[in-house]
Amino acid sequence: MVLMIIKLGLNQGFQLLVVAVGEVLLLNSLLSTLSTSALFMENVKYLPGIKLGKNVIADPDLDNAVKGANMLVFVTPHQFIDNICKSLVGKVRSDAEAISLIKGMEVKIEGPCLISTYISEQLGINCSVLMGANLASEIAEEKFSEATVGYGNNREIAEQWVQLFTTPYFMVTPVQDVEGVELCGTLKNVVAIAAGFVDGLDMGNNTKAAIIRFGLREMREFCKLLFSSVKDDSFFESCGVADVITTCFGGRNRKVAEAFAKNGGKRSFYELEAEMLQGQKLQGVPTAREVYEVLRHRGLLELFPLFATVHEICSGCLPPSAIVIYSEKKPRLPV
Ligand SMILES: NC(=O)c1ccc[n+]([C@@H]2O[C@H](COP(=O)([O-])OP(=O)(O)OC[C@H]3O[C@@H](n4cnc5c(N)ncnc54)[C@H](O)[C@@H]3O)[C@@H](O)[C@H]2O)c1
Ligand SMILES: O=P(O)(O)OC[C@H](O)CO
Repeated sequence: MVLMIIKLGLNQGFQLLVVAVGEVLLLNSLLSTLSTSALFMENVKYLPGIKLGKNVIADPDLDNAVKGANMLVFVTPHQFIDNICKSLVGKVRSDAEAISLIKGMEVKIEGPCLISTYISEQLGINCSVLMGANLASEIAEEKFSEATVGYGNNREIAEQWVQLFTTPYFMVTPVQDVEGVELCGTLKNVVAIAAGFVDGLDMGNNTKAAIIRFGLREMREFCKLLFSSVKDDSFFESCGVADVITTCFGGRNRKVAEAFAKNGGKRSFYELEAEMLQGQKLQGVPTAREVYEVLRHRGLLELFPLFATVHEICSGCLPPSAIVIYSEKKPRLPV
């Protein structure tokens, strides 16, 4: 999924949902994965056999897809949001509401920027977030899942998003903490990479549980470092501990990091991603680099040994086995 534009009039209900892609060059390759010949739309590449529903329309023309839309859902690997937003400037309704499902962040010279903030600033519209323990394949099979909507000041808008996304098998909870919810979704991908290293080195469940705990602790500290407003309770929502668990056991970041460690770091993430994910993108590796940049810039790398080590392993400066050695060599965060 790249970008969903939901055209929804107040009280009209869930009438028309358009899936569009962000870059002309990619249109053919991406849309070729969506079979329109079937009675209902199907993503034959990533979700074969799953009917997307009669109200899903694939539109290769992004400008046309956003025209008149009052609710915009952004779901793309965060590497591409820059170009997508730039192409949408001046084309969306000024009263449109956006929501981002994107787990990642932008790091600029002036500092880190949440994707929801970026969308909001580029397009001049409000942007909420939806994050959670949401492996796409399981949701597609209608297995029970939860998610968290992070919103700013407008509870009414949050309730609209909750209503829009909720199904009998998908339970959505609103939380007034955009930054906390979004950063949880972003940072859990770094923890997933660490969990994959542990799996690839057959270090066992206790080690993996320890890595998850260290990871959650660093997630909380990093969130509070960037935004003092982040609420502790957000870490107990689906966007927090639940997403860390699901991604450390069933996600793509874990899977590719496991292969990286099994190969002793000799095959690059880039190569493994291309081979294993069929065009899908890993968020954990770029996010680890972005987090590292933020910490380095602020002179705080020593306080975040897990995050720092993940990036140093991904970039080839340390071997995968360093994922557990780091804790003996470097000072730990306060518990
Ligand atoms: N897949 C999941 O289970 C899941 C669950 C929750 C949240 N997310 C988050 O949602 C976001 C999107 O994840 P996804 O799994 O849908 O993405 P994905 O990795 O499946 O990639 C989606 C598509 O983006 C395409 N793409 C490549 N280059 C592009 C470009 N230049 N411009 C636009 N698109 C391009 C890829 O070809 C791919 O088809 C990520 O931030 C992810 O963390 C994913
Ligand atoms: O497959 P991953 O590792 O990108 O994780 C997917 C989702 O973010 C899990 O909630």
